[in-house]
Amino acid sequence: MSEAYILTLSCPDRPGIVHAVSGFLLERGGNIEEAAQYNDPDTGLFFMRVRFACGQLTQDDLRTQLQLFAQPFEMKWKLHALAQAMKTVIFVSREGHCLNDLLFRWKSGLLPLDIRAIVSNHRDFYQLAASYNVPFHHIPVTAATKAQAEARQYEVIESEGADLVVLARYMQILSDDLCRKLSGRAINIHHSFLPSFKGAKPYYQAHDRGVKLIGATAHYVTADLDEGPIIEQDVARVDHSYTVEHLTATGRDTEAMVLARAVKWHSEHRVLLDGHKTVIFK
Ligand SMILES: Nc1nc2c(c(=O)[nH]1)N[C@@H](CN(C=O)c1ccc(C(=O)N[C@@H](CCC(=O)O)C(=O)O)cc1)CN2
Repeated sequence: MSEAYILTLSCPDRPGIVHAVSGFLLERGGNIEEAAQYNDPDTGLFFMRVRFACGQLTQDDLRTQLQLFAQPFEMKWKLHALAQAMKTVIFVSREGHCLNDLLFRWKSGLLPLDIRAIVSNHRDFYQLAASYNVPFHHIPVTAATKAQAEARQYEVIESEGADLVVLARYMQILSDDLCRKLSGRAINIHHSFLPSFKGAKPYYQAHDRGVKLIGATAHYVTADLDEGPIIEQDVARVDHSYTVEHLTATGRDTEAMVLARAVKWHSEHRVLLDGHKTVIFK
């Protein structure tokens, strides 16, 4: 019985990589169904994403043989079984539009996620969680209790075996330690078109600046606030008559749309890290 896989890799560019990868898969009865590659001229790195079916080898045997194959190319690679939905924990504070949108898309079968829990420093959305039969963990956070709170948060993430953490308008800054633990697997939605208006209250900053476009940015979470690799962005047109409240209301749809796209692409293993940037095979 064939199993479908996604293989992603990056390595120093050289001629023959695509040939070598397709040959490796062919020799093991692999049938390539989708392939994309990119060569970054700035970093000299080559990126590839291959979807293939294979029935001759178990996933463990594939991994063992990939390990040997990848070494001479200095490849960083990942192999994912397509059937495996991505175990996810969502963090939220008091703005629930992105959480609500992700839950509905998930329940509608539009996101290949397995949402295991919702974590919040407020109680606002425990009923929303219950309506989707998702466990809700209220973990208050104060400056004095941040370390203990993060320990509880990480316990939830680990006990659920989460591969992805989504900060769906979660308004607490994660510690450097937690950022390290979640490196490359925590996505935040920032409610501005980064790098403009980093930090708290970006719509106040935008209103004060008199912008004609507002935006939203989904990015990986790093210790440097709102500086993580950008995954997706979008904008909405506004004008001089917009109050901060009007900017905020207009921005909600853009934030939800941008986050959903980023989460979908990440959960389909389409996003590869290229230093402080991303390569996305849509
Ligand atoms: N380590 C990181 N943590 C978080 C990031 C990040 O990129 N790296 N993104 C933020 C979300 N965010 C904007 O999108 C944001 C949230 C909160 C604040 C902030 O300053 N909040 C409080 C301070 C809270 C605290 O000290 O924990 C404040 O208003 O003073 C700024 C930006 C999520 N976390």
